[in-house]
Amino acid sequence: MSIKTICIYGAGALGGTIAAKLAGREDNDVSVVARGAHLDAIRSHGLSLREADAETPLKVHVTATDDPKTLPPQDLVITGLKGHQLPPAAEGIAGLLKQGTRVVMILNGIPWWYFHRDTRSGHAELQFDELDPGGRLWRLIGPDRVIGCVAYQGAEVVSPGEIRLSHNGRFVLGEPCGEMSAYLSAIAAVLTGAGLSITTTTDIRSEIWSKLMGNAAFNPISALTRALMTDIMADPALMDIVSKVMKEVRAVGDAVGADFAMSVERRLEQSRHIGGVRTSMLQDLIGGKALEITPLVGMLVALGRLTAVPTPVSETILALVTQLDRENRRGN
Ligand SMILES: NC(=O)C1=CN([C@@H]2O[C@H](COP(=O)(O)OP(=O)(O)OC[C@H]3O[C@@H](n4cnc5c(N)ncnc54)[C@H](OP(=O)(O)O)[C@@H]3O)[C@@H](O)[C@H]2O)C=CC1
Ligand SMILES: CC(C)(CO)C(=O)C(=O)O
Repeated sequence: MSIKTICIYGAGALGGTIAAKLAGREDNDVSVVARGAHLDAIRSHGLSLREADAETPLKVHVTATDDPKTLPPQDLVITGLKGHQLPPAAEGIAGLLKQGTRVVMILNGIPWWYFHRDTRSGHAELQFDELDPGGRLWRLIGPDRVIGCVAYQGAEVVSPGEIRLSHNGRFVLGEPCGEMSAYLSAIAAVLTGAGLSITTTTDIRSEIWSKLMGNAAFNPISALTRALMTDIMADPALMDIVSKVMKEVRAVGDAVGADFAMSVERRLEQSRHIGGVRTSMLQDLIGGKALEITPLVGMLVALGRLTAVPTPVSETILALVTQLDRENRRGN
């Protein structure tokens, strides 16, 4: 199958990274859906990506709009939106689809499509209103179009139009049904061809849980304390909380059939390689934006209740970070 037209919907830290890399290759016809000052900057000066080890940034010019209706149907759509930004964008994304268009969704935490074609949890096709209010994503995009994407990559929009990578990481892609489909291979080939580090998996749900061990702990703790990853890791009391949350993630993940390739100790070790990163939740806190709480913490607690697995530490964190989010959005 041929993938030429690619739209990145939400060209922020990770979406913008992928857009810049793809646009660096002539074969790809890349457009982005962005908004606000970031969109204005991309239109006037292009999109700039500074990689961790690069002296000079990669600079690209792409078609950029805040109105997806101005774009034609695409061969591939990649979303770089936060979990709570997806439902309001459902209609815009749906307008970019034609027969065979797949939608790669870069997301931390439990995604709206999680139980689609799941054979291990005993909850196949379960939908969560808190992730997909009124089932809009399910209805307008449809879980069959989704390719799951887990990102091991720290990135930040440091000023409008400018993205910085904190380390050169990788992206893991997988079909919800677990097949190594021709679509999956073709998409991985296009992204790899653009210089991104891509792996594919037959078990994207387990990859989601392994990543969540880090995000359910580090992201809310970083927002509550305003600490960088390295500062959290240097504090034994905070690391005690991190390790308790990681154990809760493992217990809930086990209860829905996830297969954890690494222990809590190894996952902690892996997190150390990220360095002095501001987590995406801390970036949103500082920017006065809504925090991505439900997929990372709320769903852990909700799935703990569904499977009768206690999550007392995550429940406490959920209450604290939810109040922080309210105050932050009020400007306090
Ligand atoms: N950043 C990171 O280091 C990592 C992030 N992740 C995960 O990846 C996903 C994407 O995160 P990240 O790249 O940080 O997100 P960002 O917040 O950096 O980017 C999202 C972008 O989409 C824009 N946007 C939101 N809604 C719309 C809309 N309707 N139309 C046009 N633009 C829109 C936002 O604009 P605005 O700013 O105005 O809201 C923002 O520019 C999240 O699930 C995150 O947890 C995973 C690993 C690392
Ligand atoms: C902590 C980090 C960078 C790990 O990749 C992340 O996933 C996030 O900031 O949301």
